Amino acid sequence: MLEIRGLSGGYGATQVLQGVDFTAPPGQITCIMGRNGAGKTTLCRAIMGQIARKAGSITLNGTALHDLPAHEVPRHGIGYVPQGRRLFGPLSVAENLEIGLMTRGKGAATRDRVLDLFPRLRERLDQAARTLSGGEQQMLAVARALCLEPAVLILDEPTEGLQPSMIALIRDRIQALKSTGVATILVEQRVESVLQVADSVAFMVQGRIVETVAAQGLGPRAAQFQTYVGV
Ligand SMILES: Nc1ncnc2c1ncn2[C@@H]1O[C@H](COP(=O)(O)OP(=O)(O)OP(=O)(O)O)[C@@H](O)[C@H]1O
Repeated sequence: MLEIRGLSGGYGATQVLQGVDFTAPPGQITCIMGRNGAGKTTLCRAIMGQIARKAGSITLNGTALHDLPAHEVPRHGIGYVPQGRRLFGPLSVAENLEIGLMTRGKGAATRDRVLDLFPRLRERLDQAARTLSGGEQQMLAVARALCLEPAVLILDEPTEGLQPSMIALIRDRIQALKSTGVATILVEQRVESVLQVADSVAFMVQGRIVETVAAQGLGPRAAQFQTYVGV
């Protein structure tokens, strides 16, 4: 279980996170929704040790992550797919996956399991990442994170800018991962996607999680969407 308690921090003098309380249970998809600028990406980056922390704690199964240097966080099994699919463009698909595998000392068995989820990548192992289509690049970004065999997988708007069939595919794969016990944190703005995959939704307003709702309690016309997301 990933647990965040009273987390505050930001960029220099700009305090973005204002006492965030948040949990991501294993085997569940926890969506984070909120208006532009609410602090969703900052929260993801804070988990990854990339944001100056003023107060609060981040723990994974009781182990403190909040004092780790950023490069150590993935080694503790936290996979992160940031917005904008940052890959090593000149490197091949295989080399990008290798970077994920090496981070936690994983090998061929892990790589095979990941490629089974994304057969399209198996056909393109020698291709430079930057020459993949947008959807394929996103598959690679997710696949690389999965090469860590993560306990927690953080996906920041993974289907942004993709065509509907690719959105459906990525969504399907995210759902398939639940059975592996991974705790997925999904920043997602599309209500339709959230209603399809979420186990719970945490709504963020001005640097705080103001309400967390189990998915069964949400419908397309849920008041929270209008109030907190403006859709
Ligand atoms: N590197 C940075 N330096 C200073 N301020 C930043 C930086 N990155 C983000 N911010 C500010 O932090 C606030 C929260 O930004 P963040 O990207 O976390 O919001 P968000 O909820 O993910 O928004 P969006 O839905 O638009 O992606 C914004 O006011 C933003 O301007």
